[in-house]
Amino acid sequence: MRAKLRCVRCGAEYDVQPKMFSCPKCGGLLEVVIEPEELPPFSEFTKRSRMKGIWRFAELLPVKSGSPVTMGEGNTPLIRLEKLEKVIGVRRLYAKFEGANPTGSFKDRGMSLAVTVAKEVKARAVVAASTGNTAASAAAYSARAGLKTFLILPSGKVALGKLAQSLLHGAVVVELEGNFDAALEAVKELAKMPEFYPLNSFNPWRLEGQKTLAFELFEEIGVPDVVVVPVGNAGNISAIWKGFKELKEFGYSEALPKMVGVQAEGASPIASAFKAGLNAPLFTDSPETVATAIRIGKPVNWMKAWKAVTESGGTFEVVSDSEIIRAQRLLAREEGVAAEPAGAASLAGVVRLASEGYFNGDEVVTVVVTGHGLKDPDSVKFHPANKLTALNVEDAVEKVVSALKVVA
Ligand SMILES: Cc1ncc(COP(=O)(O)O)c(C=O)c1O
Ligand SMILES: N[C@@H](CCOP(=O)(O)O)C(=O)O
Repeated sequence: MRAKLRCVRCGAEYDVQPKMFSCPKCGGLLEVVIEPEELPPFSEFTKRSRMKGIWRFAELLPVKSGSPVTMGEGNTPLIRLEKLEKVIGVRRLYAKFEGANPTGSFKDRGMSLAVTVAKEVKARAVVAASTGNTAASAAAYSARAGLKTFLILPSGKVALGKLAQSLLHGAVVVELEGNFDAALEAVKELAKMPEFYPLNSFNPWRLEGQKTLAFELFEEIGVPDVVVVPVGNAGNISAIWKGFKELKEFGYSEALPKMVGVQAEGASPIASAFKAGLNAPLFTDSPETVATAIRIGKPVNWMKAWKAVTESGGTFEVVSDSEIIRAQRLLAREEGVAAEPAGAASLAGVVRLASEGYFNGDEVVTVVVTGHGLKDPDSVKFHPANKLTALNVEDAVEKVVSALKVVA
């Protein structure tokens, strides 16, 4: 591995140790510092087969693996939202649709890398706490790698599709009477044991996979003015910012985007504190939101995310559950993009920021739509449904003809 580890709190640097996840000096989280030997022109990455997934950016990744655990993750569509950009009032608005990943969320980028490391360090088993998407992704990638998978989920709070994925891939699922934050505590305990390799985002190797989203944005549209990301455990926004910083550091780009993190009102320990002018989050023991994926009260990566937003000159925004549901409907019914509620929180944030006069009208904005609508079929109940029943063929024809008169 061509890399070292650096503490984001005190700056201490360490040689790579496979299971070192926090700073021995101050307990801060670690980040991977990559030290590329030779870098190709960026066009070289573009020429490589998309079936390589995140691994087509090999020189910018800290792991050199002959046999990475991959399913062609990443390379997700960047969809222009032409109707919404007019209403919102920005020059161009794009959705980076992470729902198009192999298991339907952005987690696959990170899981490809972290499971590859787990395999290389010869872990006996992998473990993750999850609100659902990390679990689904960990279950799939670990199955592919032949690793035993243990998942700790908040009981009754995981969307149906995600639970089904985890079970389908054969993971052992522990439903915990407690929230995600409690589940993560259990994972931290298990990670101290030699048998278990953790796949949550306090593991900095996972975030190295997730930074590739920045590379793909740069490849398609250059550096956007603003990148908007839903925030839960706060790893993804940190990873994407790291990706943009590396593009600049290694001479590929000159600009950096503003990073905007969006949290749901009932689970907004970082965003509420930021907006109140504090300099640390207000952790909560009882997070609540319809966007179950980001129902997190004590985001482990808060310091990395805080730095991403402040260094980039961006901001955090808080949105209500009804704003999230409205954004889910706008994406689905105006633009054809199916997002789970948390995935639509980024658009909700943009709508809210526009109403507060944040944009000058000339920006190129990208919202990261983090998870597919199929993940959370129950969320359909929040939207008016056009559902009719028919007794036979004639009745079906008549119902459709009459319905056309109503909608026309
Ligand atoms: C669909 C979805 N969106 C957003 C997030 C937030 O990502 P992060 O935890 O990296 O902040 C998560 C997980 O937390 C998620 O599953
Ligand atoms: N939304 C996440 C929460 C866990 O975050 P992680 O980045 O630490 O894995 C999930 O899908 O479980």
